Amino acid sequence: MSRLTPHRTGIIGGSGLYHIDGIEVLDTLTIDTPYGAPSDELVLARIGNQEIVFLPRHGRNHSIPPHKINYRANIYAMKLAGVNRLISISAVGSLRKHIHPGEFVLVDQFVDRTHGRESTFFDGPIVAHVSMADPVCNELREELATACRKADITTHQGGRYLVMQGPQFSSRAESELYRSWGMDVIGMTNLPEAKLAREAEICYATVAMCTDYDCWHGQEEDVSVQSIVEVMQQNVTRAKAMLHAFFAGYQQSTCHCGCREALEQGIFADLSSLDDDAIRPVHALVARLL
Ligand SMILES: CSC[C@H]1O[C@H](OP(=O)(O)O)[C@H](O)[C@@H]1O
Ligand SMILES: Nc1ncnc2[nH]cnc12
Repeated sequence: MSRLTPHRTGIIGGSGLYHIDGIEVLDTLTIDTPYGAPSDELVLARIGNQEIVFLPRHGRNHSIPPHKINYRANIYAMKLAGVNRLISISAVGSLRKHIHPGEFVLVDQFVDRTHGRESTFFDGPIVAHVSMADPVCNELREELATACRKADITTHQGGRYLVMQGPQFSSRAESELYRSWGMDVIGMTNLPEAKLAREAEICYATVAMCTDYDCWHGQEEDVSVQSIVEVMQQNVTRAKAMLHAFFAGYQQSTCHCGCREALEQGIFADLSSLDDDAIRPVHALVARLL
């Protein structure tokens, strides 16, 4: 594998998406990172004429809960595998009547209600403060919107994703509170993932697949794993069709979004004054700035 050839699209599969059918597997990559091991082997594969890197975020047997995922290792491994765009596929609950189970939301904002998760690569002595004003890459999101249209999936453009800690679902009071905050969907995984992708200068966009109405609705069943699984199977079939549509006729991305230069305005250190020990844990992220 040619590592650090930054042109690949990464796909992080969420609940229900542990492999993608109809792809040509080229290699499986066991990657170690300064942050430990990612959730599973990375699968290097070809879809159409594009190389992709796939990783199931909870592991292929769904054995890692959201609060135990090593998000830093996952994103760093993607960086080492030459990924410069990352598609996150995620199951979410709907906090809005008009977002029905079975529909997709191309979210554009997140609110973080997680705690105790390692959420930065820059733990010192290299300090960085990257912008998260627009956490999702708009260009990637628009391309995903086109793919959803081609795959004939009912999709909402834009939406606010509340990232809760889990693994328990919300109380009714929390669910109502998040609705009063203007949030549209709820899940447990996309932060710190999106923050780390930004620090790694990887374009990031989420395809949120709605499975349930959480517990605020009144007329609809409260969320449970059983109710999620029923809808999730169909959502995953749609997601696979969307991914194939995305890569059919894919042009190499020349994103002008700014995601890939995020550190230029974010690093609060003179890299030339730092020694190898300081650089080592973030070497793959800052190499282009040295
Ligand atoms: C198994 S349902 C709850 C679980 O599903 C979502 O995960 P992902 O974003 O990886 O699809 C949600 O965030 C919870 O982790
Ligand atoms: N209601 C919900 N809350 C949190 N994560 C979810 N994933 C799918 N549905 C969810």
